[in-house]
Amino acid sequence: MLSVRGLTKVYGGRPVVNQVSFDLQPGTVTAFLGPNGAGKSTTLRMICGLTVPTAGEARIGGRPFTAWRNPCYAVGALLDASATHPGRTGRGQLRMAARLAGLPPRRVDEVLDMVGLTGFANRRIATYSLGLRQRVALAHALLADPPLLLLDEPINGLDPDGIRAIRGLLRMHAARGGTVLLSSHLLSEVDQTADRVLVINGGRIVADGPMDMLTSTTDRCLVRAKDMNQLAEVLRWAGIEVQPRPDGFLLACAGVEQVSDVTFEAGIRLLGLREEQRNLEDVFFQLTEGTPG
Ligand SMILES: Nc1ncnc2c1ncn2[C@@H]1O[C@H](COP(=O)(O)OP(=O)(O)OP(=O)(O)O)[C@@H](O)[C@H]1O
Repeated sequence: MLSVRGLTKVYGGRPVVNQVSFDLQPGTVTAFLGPNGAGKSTTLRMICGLTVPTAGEARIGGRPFTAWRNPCYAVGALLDASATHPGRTGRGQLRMAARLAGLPPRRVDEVLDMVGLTGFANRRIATYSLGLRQRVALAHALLADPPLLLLDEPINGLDPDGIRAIRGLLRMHAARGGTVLLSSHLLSEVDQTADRVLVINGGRIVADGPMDMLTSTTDRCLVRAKDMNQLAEVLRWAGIEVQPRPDGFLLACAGVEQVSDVTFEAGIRLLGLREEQRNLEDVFFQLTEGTPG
């Protein structure tokens, strides 16, 4: 659905987005993560034709954004929630956008309901909180029911109810075969929503994979047996470092296969053996620390 190849943007001689490439498939939610200044917004703006790339290109459904006659049917973007007219009401703003897209007014009521804005729809946007403005911008992105959603920090400013609603909405979009890319600088905002994470730092993609691939390690595992003393002794004998853990497992500094082989040879019946899951926040900080943002 979205194909990004070698996307690069140089400002004042400094590449702020540097050779970024990825593909997004239908039916998926991908988190685009990186600290402030990492290059997330610039990448999203290049995909939407709002910033001209220095090099590389992005194709939506096989074509560049600018080649779509009416791009709102291909991609819905939330790039800047403040880009709404403060003097209009939420409903008025969306009605105008619907008219431009050739959509009936009833579609406006549908999207207002989807983002939980019906009760506020007749108030002027100037009176909206950041969370409500985010909802208007999201409703705008959803208006023409495009297959691809590009959302820059959509959870910013939302209350817990709003966050839960948006998570549900994005998962539902993917379940219907849609594609979602949402940026955030906080892992905790997206780890319950996304299937895959793309981590960007200093303009470069530094990690790309499913959530669980990022958190599981292949060189450490957790193991448990009936006789934990015997287990520790056998593993140490085989040159594997072990540390007891409060949950009753031993942390073994070796892969699952090696631990399985050693314990099998020693005739130990295991009660549990699995790869260690690293804390997602730690992984994110490891990937993004020390590189200029
Ligand atoms: N129009 C511009 N002119 C010059 N520099 C720019 C411009 N737009 C962005 N930058 C710089 O490019 C870098 C990446 O910015 P970008 O907004 O893409 O990062 P981001 O990951 O979205 O960060 P944030 O989470 O803070 O929004 C930053 O150092 C920023 O100052």
